[in-house]
Amino acid sequence: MAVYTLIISFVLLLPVLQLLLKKKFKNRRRQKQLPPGPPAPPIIGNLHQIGAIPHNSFCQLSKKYGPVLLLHLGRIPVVLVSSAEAARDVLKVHDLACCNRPQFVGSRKLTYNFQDIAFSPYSENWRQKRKITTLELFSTKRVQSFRFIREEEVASLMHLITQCAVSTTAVDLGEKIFALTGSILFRMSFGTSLQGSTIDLKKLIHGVVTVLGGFTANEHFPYVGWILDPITGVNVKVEKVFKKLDPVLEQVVNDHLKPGRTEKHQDIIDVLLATQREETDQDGDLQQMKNGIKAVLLNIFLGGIDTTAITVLWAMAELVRKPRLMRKAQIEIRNYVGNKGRVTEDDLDQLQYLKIVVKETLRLHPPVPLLVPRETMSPCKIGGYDISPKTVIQINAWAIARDPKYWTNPEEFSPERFADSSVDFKGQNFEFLPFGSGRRVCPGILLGIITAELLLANLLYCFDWKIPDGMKEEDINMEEEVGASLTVGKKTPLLLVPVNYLQ
Ligand code: HEM
Repeated sequence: MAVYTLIISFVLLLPVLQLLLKKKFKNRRRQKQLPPGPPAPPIIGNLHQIGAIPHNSFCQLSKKYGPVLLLHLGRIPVVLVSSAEAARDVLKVHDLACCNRPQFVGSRKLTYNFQDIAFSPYSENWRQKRKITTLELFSTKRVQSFRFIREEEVASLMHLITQCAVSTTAVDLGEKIFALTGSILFRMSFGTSLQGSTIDLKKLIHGVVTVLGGFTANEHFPYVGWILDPITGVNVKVEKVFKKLDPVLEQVVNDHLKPGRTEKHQDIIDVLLATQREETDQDGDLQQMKNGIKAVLLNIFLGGIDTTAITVLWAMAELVRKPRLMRKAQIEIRNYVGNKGRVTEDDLDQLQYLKIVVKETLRLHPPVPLLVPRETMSPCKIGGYDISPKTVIQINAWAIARDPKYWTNPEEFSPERFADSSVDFKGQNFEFLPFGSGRRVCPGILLGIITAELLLANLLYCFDWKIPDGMKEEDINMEEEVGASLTVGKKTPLLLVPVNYLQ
């Protein structure tokens, strides 16, 4: 009898229990505080709100909806972060939870199934490669070991520009600078210069960055290429680039594996082979090891060539527009270097004004204005809002570096703002993030900065620079253009006439 009473009471109470549970879950859902954002129509979401310069469109949206806002790009939820405080939440407080990368369409093949660093999800592969990169590839000692390559390549560019100065010919500075950063990284990687080679590796790499950066769908909506590409046939493009590039890289790696190779100086492939060789004994593993090396090489070209070149190009454009600042930088360099004929890396530590010129350039023109996107692996709170796993996080470093909340006269190029400031680009100051921060911070900071400083110092030491006849300083076009990869550079070429300073 007692059992029956129990069953009947349970049956009668069931709807009440159900109601209570439902209410509890509803409350919990309501308690979840999602970031605000513009309404997102079905299918396209907020795609139509992204213009040709995405960091600019995102900046406008954040002015309207706040520094943490939720967008839907297609069906992908993307949280846009545009304040130093919220960036700190992502990159420091919840660095681990936000350490994944979204897997771009097309990147699987060109990263040899995510055997790389930059596009690899947070995994054992990434941790192992990242360790090698930090301790071996871009350690202070290794970067210094490639010093002769940087100095030789910069010297040969100065020689070339000297000839233009003799014939008073205008130089397309961008073209020269990009060729130089490319040559430095190819020589560091392969051990040999590519001059005279029949392979147009630069063109091939350009093909890769176009696909990897994801800007393949529509040149007017570059940022969304990686979402629309399944429709527009990214796989065909990937196959095409891969078929051309893979045999070239395979050949270079195989050459490094040939017995009897006597390397006078260890290049990047030698270092990668040395660190991975011990773990590899069978043929299958050997191919996997080679694929891993090819994937890292592609990251190095993708991450290092454009970024460094863009920095030097913007610095020159800003200085030419402000002759007083250019003069100040030149006087510092020329006074210190004297008649030596070239600035060497030993001199750089003493050139304090040059250093803050580079810093200010990275503030006003960060080459990667929207940091490489991250993806959450677990729930976390950003700026007080609840963020679910598998949400893409996009930090607008450009908007933060121009926010009057952190910077006085933010639109003005003024290196002096860094003169008595401890703010640095190493990832501790979240209002200034040209290299990102946290576990995924750029591993190439030292190399990028030394190369940029050395090149800029020599351009300023060896030459005075004139704008072509008929132009005024204010005529120099400072518009931005989204590049082939995740970078943003100068839209129009910078043509300047060099005048030899040294006879
Ligand atoms: C001025 C020069 C450079 C700038 C402004 C720059 C900027 C950046 C930024 C913003 C990131 C994303 C960081 C994040 O997610 O928090 C990054 C990542 C990366 N950079 Fe750089 N970079 C530069 C030079 C270089 C160089 C010279 C190399 C190598 C040769 C390089 C290799 C990489 C790699 C491999 C990653 C991916 C790291 C990872 O996902 O773990 N970068 N860089």
